[in-house]
Amino acid sequence: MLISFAKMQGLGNDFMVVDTISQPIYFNEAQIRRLADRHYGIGFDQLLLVEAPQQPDVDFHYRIFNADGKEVEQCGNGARCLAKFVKMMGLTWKYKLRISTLKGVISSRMHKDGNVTVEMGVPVLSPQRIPMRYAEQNTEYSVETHGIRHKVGALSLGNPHCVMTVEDVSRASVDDWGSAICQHNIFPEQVNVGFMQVVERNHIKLRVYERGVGETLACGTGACAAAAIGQLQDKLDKRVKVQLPGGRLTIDWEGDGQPLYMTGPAEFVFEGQIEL
Ligand SMILES: N[C@@H](CCC[C@H](N)C(=O)O)C(=O)O
Repeated sequence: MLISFAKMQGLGNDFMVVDTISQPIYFNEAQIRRLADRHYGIGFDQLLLVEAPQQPDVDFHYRIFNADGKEVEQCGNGARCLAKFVKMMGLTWKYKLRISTLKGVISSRMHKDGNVTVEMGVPVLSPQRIPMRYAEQNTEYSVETHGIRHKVGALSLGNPHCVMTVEDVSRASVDDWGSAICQHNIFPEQVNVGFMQVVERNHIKLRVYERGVGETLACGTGACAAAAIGQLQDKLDKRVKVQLPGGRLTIDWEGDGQPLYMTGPAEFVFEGQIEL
């Protein structure tokens, strides 16, 4: 069976995007892993499926699968690409959208310069709901790997994140520490691991080891998590420029109980058809 797709990217975090409204398709884990392969497939960090709305007040439902084939709850860079995809493919004429995912509803607004702002929801700080095996909520937790005690902040944006502050992000052991912390039994559903260097109170550098993928060029929910955790730890201001290996995002957060806003680019790369 031949399926049509678009390849898109947000700061180098890349996606296969499929309109499953006009082509109702089911992908199993093995098929997703093969399509995600950068030698034998299309190559992507996440597969995004656009579906018809499942409730009255939303425009689209969207599903997210990591390159390892597992379905996940949220994807920030993917949300910006999805907003551009549905407009480009003529599925909507709207500049403002409400989009449901596995964990809640987010909303997007497309700007004249092509950038997209996404309201990513209110971060969840309670360890039980991240989920993380810690009894008490705190701004810092201790996680041990490689005989080292790491101090991390943690929260959920629908998907779980932890963030550690490092002196020089270019020298951080993102693969080693990232994979060990990602699979640490303190995080029962694994976790995305951010390495944050604070440059100034309104500027950080960030690298993210993503659950189900490995290090990516950018992670939108990871950028939101770092900005919020940095603010909770009194290291950052309310508006933060986040420099990722693939480019820059702006994150705005008014503080605990408020939604996070992420602004950045979303680009179409090519479209094609592939045999499933
Ligand atoms: N790249 C994404 C996050 C994708 C999901 C993540 N790997 C997870 O497993 O939760 C982003 O831009 O937010």
